[in-house]
Amino acid sequence: MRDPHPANGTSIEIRGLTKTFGAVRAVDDLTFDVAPGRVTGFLGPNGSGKTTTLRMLLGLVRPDSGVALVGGRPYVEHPNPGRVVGASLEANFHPGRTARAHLRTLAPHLGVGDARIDEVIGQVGLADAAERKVGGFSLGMRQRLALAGTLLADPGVLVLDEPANGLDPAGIIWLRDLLRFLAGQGRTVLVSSHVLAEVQASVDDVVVIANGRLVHASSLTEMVHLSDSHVRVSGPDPAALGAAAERLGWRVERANDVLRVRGASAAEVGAAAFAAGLELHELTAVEANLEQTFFEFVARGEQDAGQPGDKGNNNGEAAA
Ligand SMILES: Nc1ncnc2c1ncn2[C@@H]1O[C@H](COP(=O)(O)OP(=O)(O)OP(=O)(O)O)[C@@H](O)[C@H]1O
Repeated sequence: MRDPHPANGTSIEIRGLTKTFGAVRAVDDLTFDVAPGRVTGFLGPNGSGKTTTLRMLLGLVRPDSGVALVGGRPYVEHPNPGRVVGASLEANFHPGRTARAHLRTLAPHLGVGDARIDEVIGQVGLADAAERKVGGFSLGMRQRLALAGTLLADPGVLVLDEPANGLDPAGIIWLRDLLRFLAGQGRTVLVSSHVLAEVQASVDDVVVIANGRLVHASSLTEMVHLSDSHVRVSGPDPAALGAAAERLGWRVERANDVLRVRGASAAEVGAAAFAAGLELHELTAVEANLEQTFFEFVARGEQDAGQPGDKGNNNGEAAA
């Protein structure tokens, strides 16, 4: 059995976080939790506010309102925050330094010695490149080195900005295994990405934002469930439609006026509605496609952003 990490139980709480740059509302009343012992994917298209959120979490940008807490307090209020949270956001590499020399520049702030540096270099698969200059590193190697920096102080919380970016397929599998191992020790792992497919195999939970707003938060399993093959059906009397479908033994979920029916084909649902004398406005067979569900969440969030006073909610589907 793995030893749990001593910081086991450190969660991240984002509450009403808001940040405006001039006319751009980069982050808009954002609230979500990141649980320990799990890998959470923080997802959204380019410019949706992921980095700004993470920068506020790390005390690098001051929010206009709201709070970001790590283990119940703001990052900067921890006595040595770098030992609590390992973050890849600010990884700056001097091209003339070797990988080992880069980590040596970080070590004194974190109170770690050479043995730990060698350990993390090995852990990220850079042992053979430890004495090579970072200027000659590929993007994937830089990602590994940034990750080594986040692991140096053995923190209980990891905040990784697009860690899969630049990794080849084998690197992505390696990253998945490492993130799962770290979360399995009880650590809190938050990973941002604009490509769901890149992190899909690594994450337990998903937080999706668009235009700075939360559009969906759930376990990946729940999101997959929302993406199952089903029939989307709507009409002026959704309650009667739902009742008719349930009478036939089909599983029905209702989100406002739209029903998702599982266990029947579109033709069967249409026939049942016809037999019950119910008018239909939509009857669509939806194939399972997680990426498509992600795009739908994002598109809905971007649409909502145009409507003043209409805040995002924590479940894109419930807002359908
Ligand atoms: N310092 C800044 N000054 C002005 N605008 C900013 C600043 N930082 C971010 N923005 C704007 O805020 C919005 C959100 O940017 P942010 O970098 O947080 O998004 P992101 O989701 O991380 O994007 P990406 O996936 O491209 O990294 C964008 O419109 C961006 O141009």
